[in-house]
Amino acid sequence: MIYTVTFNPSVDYVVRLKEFEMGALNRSSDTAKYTGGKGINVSRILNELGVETTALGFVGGFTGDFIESTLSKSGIKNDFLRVEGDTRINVKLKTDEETEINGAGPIITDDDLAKLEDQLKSLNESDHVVFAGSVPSNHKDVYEFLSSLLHERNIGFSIDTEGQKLVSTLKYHPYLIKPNDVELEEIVGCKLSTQEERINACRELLAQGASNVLLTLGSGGALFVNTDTVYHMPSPPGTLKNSVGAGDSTVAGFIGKKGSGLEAQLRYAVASGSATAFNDDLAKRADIERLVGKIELQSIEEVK
Ligand SMILES: Nc1ncnc2c1ncn2[C@@H]1O[C@H](COP(=O)(O)OP(=O)(O)OP(=O)(O)O)[C@@H](O)[C@H]1O
Ligand SMILES: O=P(O)(O)OC[C@@]1(O)O[C@H](CO)[C@@H](O)[C@@H]1O
Repeated sequence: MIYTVTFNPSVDYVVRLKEFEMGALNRSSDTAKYTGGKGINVSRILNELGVETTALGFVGGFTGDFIESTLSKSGIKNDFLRVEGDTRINVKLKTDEETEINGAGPIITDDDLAKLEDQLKSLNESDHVVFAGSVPSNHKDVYEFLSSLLHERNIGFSIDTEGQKLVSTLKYHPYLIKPNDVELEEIVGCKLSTQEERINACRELLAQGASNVLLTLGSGGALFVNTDTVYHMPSPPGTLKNSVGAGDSTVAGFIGKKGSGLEAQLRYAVASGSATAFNDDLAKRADIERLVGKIELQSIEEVK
């Protein structure tokens, strides 16, 4: 079973406006509410791909009720822990560009965290855990702690987060990490302007313990680096509608096809990410399958 852990889920409130004026009353006739949060998005795409998944994490209030009921209606198993306070609402403003306003989310107490630890301790070596998204300000080091707990029990995990929260888990050998270009530049502390620089930066993370690095590049597709090989996958043709969740979809496509061979994993990763970008919400299975055959794998000569 693939478990996703979302410390900070969200109700994503998508507002589409032709024009937006700060300081004025702007009316929108095109709004939508979706369950959100990086781990939850991974579970949603895994479910689309027919891969067994359970969403874990913390929810609270009426917004938490919305998330639990919506996922359950979609047939997505979830076992969230209830916390004080409301799950946050994240605003996704779509004008001629995409602007996001993400809330902080409710506090996770030590007792809340202990309950999640107990859930993870009940897993076994056949399970895989995906950590994804932001964590509460009072638990900045929680990913390092939980990945050590899984490592001690020989339970595989993958992680999609940023900065030191990601770097601190590398010594426990995450199966997959998926930074985007901005996140990778933040980690290595410099601008990455060429493909060689990006590949060498990914190799720094492999050297610190990551097993596979998938660097996503928005409309530029993705770069895959591990100790055996380097591939670039351009994104397939299509019209951008909503890139929110595209990275999470990429993670789901790669992990969901674990065991089907690296090429299938990479095709489904990029097809899932782009299919989501071409969709108002997360991609449906048919959208993904339509793109899989269009994903080109460009093997990059060994970078000296
Ligand atoms: N404009 C686009 N056109 C085509 N494909 C896209 C576009 N934006 C994203 N994608 C696809 O989605 C994948 C992930 O996108 P991106 O690099 O934006 O991840 P991300 O920043 O982690 O996304 P998010 O955090 O919003 O989920 C890309 O590798 C690509 O396959
Ligand atoms: O605040 P975080 O946890 O970093 O990101 C949360 C979020 O922006 O990520 C998802 C898209 O990846 C959205 O569903 C959600 O609103």
